[in-house]
Amino acid sequence: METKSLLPKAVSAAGAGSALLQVHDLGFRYSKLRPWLFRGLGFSMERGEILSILGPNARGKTTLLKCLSGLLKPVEGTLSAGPAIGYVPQDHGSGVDFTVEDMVLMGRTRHLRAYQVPRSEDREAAGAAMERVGAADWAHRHYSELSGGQRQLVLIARALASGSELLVLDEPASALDLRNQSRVLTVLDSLAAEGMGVIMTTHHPDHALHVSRNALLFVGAHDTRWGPVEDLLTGPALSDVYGLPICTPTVDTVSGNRTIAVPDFGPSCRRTCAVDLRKDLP
Ligand SMILES: Nc1ncnc2c1ncn2[C@@H]1O[C@H](COP(=O)(O)OP(=O)(O)OP(=O)(O)O)[C@@H](O)[C@H]1O
Repeated sequence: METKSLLPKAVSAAGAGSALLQVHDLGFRYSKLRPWLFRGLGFSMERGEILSILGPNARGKTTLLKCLSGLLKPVEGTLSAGPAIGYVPQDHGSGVDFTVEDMVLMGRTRHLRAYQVPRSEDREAAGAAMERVGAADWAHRHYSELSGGQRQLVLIARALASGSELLVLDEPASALDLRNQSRVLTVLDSLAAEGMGVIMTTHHPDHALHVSRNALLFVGAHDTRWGPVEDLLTGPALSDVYGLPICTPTVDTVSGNRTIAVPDFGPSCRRTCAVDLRKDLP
């Protein structure tokens, strides 16, 4: 399938390797009475990069994405003057009754004047975005009738249609089956190859190991680590962060050798593993 670039020409031309976002000493808490969710947080990312953010529930990952997207104001620290950002929230329901095409067209809002009717180029961009995530067949269905996974793909298409240079996604694969996880990771990978920046939160270390060069790991409010996935997402580090044994063997797959993260859920797990992973445990 031919994939059409959804990026402005200037972004495609800039290509990979130039700084897209720089974050210094960022700190956030919801009020003076609440604990800091993160403090002293710093990282930078380049065009063409997919940064994965990992950490246990309620550590502040979504809050960080909202700070990066301008939905929340950081209490401390600085963000470099950022590019146009397409924010893809976690889908929390289907309270809206627009068609899928209308939902995706909303991504074009920043290209339109107030009350301006979408132009043919907006419909084209929306169509290309739906095509890219496999949502084109549902264009005329109501968003509220879709499954959770389908809605997640539509929200990604809406951000793609906006033509933003930086896509910020909150757990983009959380409601997706394995094939659609692969589809989304492949789409994100191809967008990065075109020079776009991608930041995503994930509870799948495998996804981060698969598509990211760098990750940001929330360990505690005063301990966020940023670095190459192979240094950061090791068995001992993941075991420590999530509080259960996790090993990270390298396995032979049809597309080459891959490092994967295998959690040990404990003695209640009935199936035995065909591969003895115990030697990899920390
Ligand atoms: N508007 C708000 N006001 C006060 N506290 C909030 C608000 N939104 C979130 N929180 C709290 O901030 C903490 C971090 O929430 P956040 O959603 O950023 O975590 P997360 O790491 O994304 O979690 P998960 O992995 O479960 O999605 C949680 O304790 C949450 O209850």
